[in-house]
Amino acid sequence: MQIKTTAGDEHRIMRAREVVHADGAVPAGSLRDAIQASWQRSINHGVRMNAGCEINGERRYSSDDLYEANRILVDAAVPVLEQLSGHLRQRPERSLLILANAEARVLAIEGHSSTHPTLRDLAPGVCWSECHRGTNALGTALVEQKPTLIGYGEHFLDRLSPFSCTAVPIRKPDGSVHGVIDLTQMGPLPQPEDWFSLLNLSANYIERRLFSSQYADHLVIAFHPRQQYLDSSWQGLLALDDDGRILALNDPACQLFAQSRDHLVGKRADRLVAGYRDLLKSVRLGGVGTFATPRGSFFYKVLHVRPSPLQAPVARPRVADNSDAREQLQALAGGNSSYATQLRMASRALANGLPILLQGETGSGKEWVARRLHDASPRADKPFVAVNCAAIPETLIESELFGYRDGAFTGARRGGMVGRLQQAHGGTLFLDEVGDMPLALQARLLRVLQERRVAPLGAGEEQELDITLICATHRDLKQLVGTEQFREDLYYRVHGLSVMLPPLRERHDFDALCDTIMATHNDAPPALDEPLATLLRGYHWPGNLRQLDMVLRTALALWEPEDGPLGLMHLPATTRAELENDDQPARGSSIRDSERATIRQAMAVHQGNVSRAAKALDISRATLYRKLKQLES
Ligand SMILES: Nc1ncnc2c1ncn2[C@@H]1O[C@H](COP(=O)(O)OP(=O)(O)OP(=O)(O)O)[C@@H](O)[C@H]1O
Repeated sequence: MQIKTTAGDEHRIMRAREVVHADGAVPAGSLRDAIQASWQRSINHGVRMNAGCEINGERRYSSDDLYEANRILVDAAVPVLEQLSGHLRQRPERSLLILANAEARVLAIEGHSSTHPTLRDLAPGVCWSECHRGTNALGTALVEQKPTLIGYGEHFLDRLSPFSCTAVPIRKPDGSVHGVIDLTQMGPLPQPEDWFSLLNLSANYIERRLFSSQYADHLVIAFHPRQQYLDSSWQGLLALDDDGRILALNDPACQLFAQSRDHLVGKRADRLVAGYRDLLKSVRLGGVGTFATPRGSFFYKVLHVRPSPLQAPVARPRVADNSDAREQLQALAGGNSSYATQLRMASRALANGLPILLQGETGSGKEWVARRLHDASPRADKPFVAVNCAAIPETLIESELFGYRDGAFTGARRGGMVGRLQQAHGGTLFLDEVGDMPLALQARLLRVLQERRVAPLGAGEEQELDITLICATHRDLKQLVGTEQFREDLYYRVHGLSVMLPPLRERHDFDALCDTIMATHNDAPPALDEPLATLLRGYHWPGNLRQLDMVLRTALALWEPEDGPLGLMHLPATTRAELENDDQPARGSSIRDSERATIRQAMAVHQGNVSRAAKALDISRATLYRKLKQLES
């Protein structure tokens, strides 16, 4: 898409405008194709290029009627626009954010006031479709059904030519267009690509809110191949009925399954998702899980559960006995005594209200540990609320954390939202990737942690907040303090006691971990055969437990009970190639360990054939036999 206009383009557009004025026809080749087509439609609709701001003859709506007719869209979109507009106010450009419904009728306007004389008709209730106001991003995006930029000079009406606009459609869960958001600014847009991304992100976030509210009474699952993208606008969303049939899915879900919405809606999930029944069991357990499909494996998270006596309970199950939970916590250390001590101390500290900081590489199990710390704590039957500070757009994280009150924003917003902090009241708040929290919000969080009170946006009175806090990060927080990206005072507030999670390559309980992971995915998991076990042990696992979990989960999905043990044949070709062509130092960092891993890997690749493995390693068979003997001892 060409979205920047140059001085030459501006000259061509001006010429085209003169021709339309003179001849009533759009000259060929002077405008971008999309603009040329839109100007032609404007002419066909009888729009005059020199029309003013009059809205004679158009139906006017009272604000109550407008709100009632568009309540779902307004409720989902206005808080998001308000956040975005707060962000835009800090920028030098004066811009307007507009929400319109699928008829292009304006519902809400945020941002710098629209008192410009040529924008008098930009008001709630007025229709900005192409047939009323010619080419404009809001109206044209609805015709084109896709994100649209109308650059400087490209509006059809003369009076709008000093403005630039971008607009992005908002889709309903069934894929049809529900409305549109538009950003309008005087003069050319300096970085149109940035505006597009920002609007796309916001439209996506609104779509998620629409999806959640429409299917609040159904099982709704978010999924993505990468766990850190759960909660982001790239996550797929699936709503399922009691029979496991797909009721609705969002655009990212169609892309992730690489199938059209028409093809997927009404289809049974067990045709798509290997082990859908297991997945339902995990629903009971709550939290993040994985499922395998012909398109690969995905992480998923349950957003809603259908409230029915036949269905799984909504919340994480009560921990029957806290001593069991404490044992489970200790079992995470897998015989590593220093790690076991750290976990024991963290558990005691948390019980006494001290904040815990979990540090470790990505995928090393920080959230997993946080949940088990909570389960082993006196607050086990209270909520555990996880917030990934890196996954929520910066402009939205404040309302997500602190919530907002009815009428906190201008516009027709009704209702309000309970923030994650309040949702965690009485229980544990887990702030994942705390090092990614914006500085302004760090100050606000610090105040809340000091005063143990929270006031939702727009609410005068504060509410008491009783939480224990667990934070996690894969970044060096101390270093972030040094570079002033993380507040020192907050660092000490979140860092009551820290636990360093070992990376998978340094763990000595690798085999036991494989067994635990397989048991979470299969009631009667198979054993690993030796070539597969050897290959897995030899790999360096940059994605840690998450990566191991995905590999085992995928292999289990391809395994049938009559196959016997789980083996190399159950690995997809790409996974096997990645594991076999590992040129990094293997698990265990000593030279001896790397040599051991290299030998194991070669034996696995050549399926135990010593001659071929020796050839590949460029050593004699006798040497390899000797080394294998040492390995066994
Ligand atoms: N002790 C464990 N036993 C079995 N599986 C585990 C264990 N710890 C972690 N996992 C698996 O690894 C995945 C990643 O764990 P988790 O999300 O806790 O990692 P993380 O360190 O928080 O990752 P990130 O830094 O990316 O947020 C989990 O979803 C789970 O499938």
